[in-house]
Amino acid sequence: MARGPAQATDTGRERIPRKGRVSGVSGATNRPESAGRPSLTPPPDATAPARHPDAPAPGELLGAHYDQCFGCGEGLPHGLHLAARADEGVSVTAEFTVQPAHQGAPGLAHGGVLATALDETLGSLNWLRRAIAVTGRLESDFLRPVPVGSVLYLSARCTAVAGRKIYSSAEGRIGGPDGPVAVRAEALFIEVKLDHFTQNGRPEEIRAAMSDPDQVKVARAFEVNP
Ligand SMILES: CCCCCCCCCCCC(=O)SCCNC(=O)CCNC(=O)[C@H](O)C(C)(C)COP(=O)(O)OP(=O)(O)OC[C@H]1O[C@@H](n2cnc3c(N)ncnc32)[C@H](O)[C@@H]1OP(=O)(O)O
Repeated sequence: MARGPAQATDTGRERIPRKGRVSGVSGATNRPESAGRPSLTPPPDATAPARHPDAPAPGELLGAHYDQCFGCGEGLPHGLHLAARADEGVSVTAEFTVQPAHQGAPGLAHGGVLATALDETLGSLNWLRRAIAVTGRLESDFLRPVPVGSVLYLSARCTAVAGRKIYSSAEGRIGGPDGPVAVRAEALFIEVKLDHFTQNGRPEEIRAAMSDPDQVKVARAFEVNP
């Protein structure tokens, strides 16, 4: 099959354009697969993130943003049940206990599950800014194996904001909040409008989430300013 010329990327690896990909089109459902991978380093004009005046106080539990969320929801028996707390500024801490249902290798947490824990913790930062945002890019490092039964002590902070782009980083330690780092990640979240969910999500769940009489729950389901 004929291929286009290889192109250099910001990671230094070669990217091979594939035939038939859309170019120059963006959107929640048709972001071009050939789009570059912008840096996780904030641009020079990025600003410091601002904590919303109504953000929960440091030490306060954030609670699940959505009952059916695989990361933090209470309604899924095999979910992570990750519990995040507000910290100072735009930062959070969180804990996740690795269950047998989260294994990859025998007795060890699956890497994708650990990435989910990092993603969920990073995503919860948006509630402190009252922004609606989704993960655009998540780069993870796995430094130590994490046994079943371990508590992963996570911390995350938002480092910069540039337009719709939100830069943040997280790490997870085992053996205690000051134990060795087992996993870490850097992420780029992209701010979206509420219609990102209403137009792309399955209608049953969207309707159910929107019709909850508890408006704070509705706001948190979509991480939006009530
Ligand atoms: C009920 C649930 C509640 C959910 C409430 C939140 C709970 C959090 C839960 C954990 C988090 C998740 O799992 S979120 C779920 C996983 N993520 C997703 O499903 C996202 C899927 N992707 C998309 O829908 C789309 O690609 C978007 C929205 C991210 C971007 O599309 P867009 O809105 O058209 O924006 P676009 O113009 O392409 O890009 C805007 C700027 O961002 C940059 N940009 C865009 N995407 C990327 C990317 N992947 N990597 C790097 N950079 C990117 C562009 O270069 C551009 O920079 P410049 O040119 O301006 O410089």
